[in-house]
Amino acid sequence: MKIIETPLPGCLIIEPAVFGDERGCFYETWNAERYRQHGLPSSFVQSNASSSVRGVLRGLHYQWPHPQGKLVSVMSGEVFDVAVDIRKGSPTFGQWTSVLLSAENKRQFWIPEGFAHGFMATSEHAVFTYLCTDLYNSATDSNIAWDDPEIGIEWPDIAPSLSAKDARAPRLRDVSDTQLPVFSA
Ligand SMILES: Cc1cn([C@H]2C[C@H](O)[C@@H](COP(=O)(O)OP(=O)(O)O[C@H]3O[C@@H](C)C(=O)[C@@H](O)[C@H]3O)O2)c(=O)[nH]c1=O
Repeated sequence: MKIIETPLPGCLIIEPAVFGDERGCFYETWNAERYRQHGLPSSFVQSNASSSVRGVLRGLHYQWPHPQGKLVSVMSGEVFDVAVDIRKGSPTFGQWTSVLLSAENKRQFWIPEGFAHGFMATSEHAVFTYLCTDLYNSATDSNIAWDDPEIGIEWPDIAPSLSAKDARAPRLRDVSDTQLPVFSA
């Protein structure tokens, strides 16, 4: 297993050890002890999957309170995945980082609590799976505009297809401080 740090401290790209043979391949998608050694939590409480066609953009999503850390990956196809630091007081507040996740590269992306997350499907079809450190809470589920100019994410050059909720998400600057996660060193 290889860990790749990103420009946002805490957000990690993980390359699992893949064991290939004549049948196909095998790899661990999570192992409490091994992932804990790299600073990930040793338990998750929810596992999700979504399916998207090319151009579908989900995000940017976060929960506050009841933040969710997410260990995300792709089982079929490819996505452009993004984390944004939205923790008030963080030295990297408002900054983003991205990674291409695909069934082929088998990369995982660890997005800690306090970050907003989103992705765009870049293949004809993509199946996205993720583990979460807290349960989904519709009352505190929140979003920020995917195209907030002050965040400035450089999305793939594909016309985005958004949910109605994501299409009317506020800019980060218009979200009150009480509705944002707080940075703790
Ligand atoms: C996320 C979620 C949604 N739902 C329901 C609510 C709604 O009726 C339907 C679709 O919800 P959404 O439109 O929010 O689904 P989606 O846009 O896929 O939301 C996801 O986006 C990515 C970027 C994330 O980071 C995730 O944490 C999550 O927010 O599924 C659950 O029951 N449990 C959940 O955990």
